Amino acid sequence: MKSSNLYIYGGGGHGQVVADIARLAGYRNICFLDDAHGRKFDASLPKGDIIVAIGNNAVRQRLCKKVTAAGFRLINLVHPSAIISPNATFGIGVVVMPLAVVNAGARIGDGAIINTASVVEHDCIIGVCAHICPRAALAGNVTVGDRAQMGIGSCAIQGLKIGAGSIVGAGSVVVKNIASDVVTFGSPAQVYRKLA
Ligand SMILES: CC(=O)SCCNC(=O)CCNC(=O)[C@H](O)C(C)(C)COP(=O)(O)OP(=O)(O)OC[C@H]1O[C@@H](n2cnc3c(N)ncnc32)[C@H](O)[C@@H]1OP(=O)(O)O
Repeated sequence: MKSSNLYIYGGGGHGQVVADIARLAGYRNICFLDDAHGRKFDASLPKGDIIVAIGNNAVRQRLCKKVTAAGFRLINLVHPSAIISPNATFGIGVVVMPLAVVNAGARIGDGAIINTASVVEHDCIIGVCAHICPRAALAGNVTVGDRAQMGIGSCAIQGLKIGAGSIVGAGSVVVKNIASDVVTFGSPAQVYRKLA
């Protein structure tokens, strides 16, 4: 039977939005964990369902590994208004926000955030702990690397690859492949600076 208890690791704005979805999914007792404020994560806490709700992609990836290694059960949360193809596949620790669309053949990596009203078209591959921000739109067959971020309102045409760890700025239009670990923005998106 599904538990009604959930830990949410991260008590900021993103965590609050995640909590709304968790309540809709039937979680009645939500315990926020936050290493900076309030109750800290501790491997000796009673084991149970958990979701990591930290916006920073690299930090979220690290914490997903930590909680799994400590024996907690990462879950997925999908808002009931999201439209998900039965032929999409999901890792674990994924959050899908209201009004998002994930179409057939899409593959969503562990810890990814598919944020509000974003569109992940057919056969896209979303990497581990990547973040598709609100209203970002990916045409078919786009690959978004691990920990990469498609900024709010950005889009990418079909078949492109966004490198691991890269950030696509708000409102950008990606028409060519993007290397790993760069910040890029504009229409067409151009590399602005390197991150690594
Ligand atoms: C629910 C949620 O909140 S989810 C989170 C959603 N948030 C996002 O999507 C944020 C995406 N982030 C951005 O767009 C950021 O601006 C970044 C990452 C592209 C750039 O950040 P930084 O590297 O810190 O650049 P910085 O802010 O210093 O700006 C550098 C220059 O680029 C310009 N610039 C920054 N972002 C953009 C953009 N998206 N489009 C066009 N120009 C931009 C700035 O105006 C500035 O220009 P100037 O030098 O002429 O003044």
